Amino acid sequence: MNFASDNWAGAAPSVMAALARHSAGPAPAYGNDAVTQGVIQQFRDIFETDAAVYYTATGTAANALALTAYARPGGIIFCHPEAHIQVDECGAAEFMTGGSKLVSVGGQVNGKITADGLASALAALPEGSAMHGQAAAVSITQASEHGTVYSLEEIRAIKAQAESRRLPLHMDGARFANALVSLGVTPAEMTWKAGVDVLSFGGTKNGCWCAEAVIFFNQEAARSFEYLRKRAGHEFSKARFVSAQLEGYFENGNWLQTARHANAMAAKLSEGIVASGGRMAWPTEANEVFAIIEKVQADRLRQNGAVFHPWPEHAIPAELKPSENEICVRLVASFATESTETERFLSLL
Ligand SMILES: Cc1ncc(COP(=O)(O)O)c(C=O)c1O
Ligand SMILES: C[C@@H](O)[C@H](N)C(=O)O
Repeated sequence: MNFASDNWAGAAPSVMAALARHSAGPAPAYGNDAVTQGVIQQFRDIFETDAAVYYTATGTAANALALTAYARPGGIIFCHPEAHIQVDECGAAEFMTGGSKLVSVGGQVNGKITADGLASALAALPEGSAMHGQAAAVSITQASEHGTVYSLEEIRAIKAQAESRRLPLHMDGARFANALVSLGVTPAEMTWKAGVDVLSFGGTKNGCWCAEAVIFFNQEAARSFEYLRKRAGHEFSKARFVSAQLEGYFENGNWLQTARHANAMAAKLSEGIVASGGRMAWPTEANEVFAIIEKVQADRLRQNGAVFHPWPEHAIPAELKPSENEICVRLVASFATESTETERFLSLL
């Protein structure tokens, strides 16, 4: 019963088979191999546009480098107060952009920023004032850090506010596939057709061993990216092995099946917890469950081998705060989560 994080999951069989398939013999380095050329074209087919695609080793690097491509002196990046780039990346975006400031947008709803909240944050920043810095980008996370998913309308409304200050919209897609299958839309509809300018595409948490990419939907913005990525040490000499993973990931729609399975396991957990008297801190819309249960239940689960983490109190809005005998726990399902694990977890509540 391991629900610590999808970062704990292994690699999907299709990914490992593809790695084995491409492991022998020489191949041109630094992305000039046939497998990489094929996968880059697959990305363009999947996103229905001539996107610029660049691998990075981690999601943190993808986020920080994507935002660096749009960096401005005194730049300000607007994001959710609990955004991964704000809370969990050790200042990577601030560092890589050369000192941009991450400003949290208020007025969150269901763990997501809103267009109105962004409008207020933008209105609070005078234009043309060197003293106050200048707006540089807006970043949203899809699926969000709270297991919720931005609708296409919400993305479009946020982009419209960003557009009012001529800002690019970055999407942290560490769990992109989970959000995609949750909405039942196409990759193009959930990104550039809704106004997203640059995407951190995550494959690692959904069955790849280590496969992340920055995808620009505007080639002009990608003009210097290969230099930024090289300088940051994120150009793989053996890119064919990142590509092999992604070939296996995309093959026969594997990536969508693994995401659907993870989401289904999370939904099963969420429904079972509510049926047993628990409640959700945020709606379960992807593969993460944020449940408020009794502390004695959490203790019993851990004593029986369940692995999961509490969600920090400071990250829980006042109206959702657990009572003194309750705890908010984060349960993350992955492609590898067995249905029997969820059934055992629920039986111990
Ligand atoms: C929402 C989100 N974005 C980005 C990342 C960063 O990924 P990495 O840990 O590979 O740097 C994570 C990590 O799990 C994440 O949960
Ligand atoms: C830091 C922690 O949130 C990690 N990104 C995870 O999702 O497990």
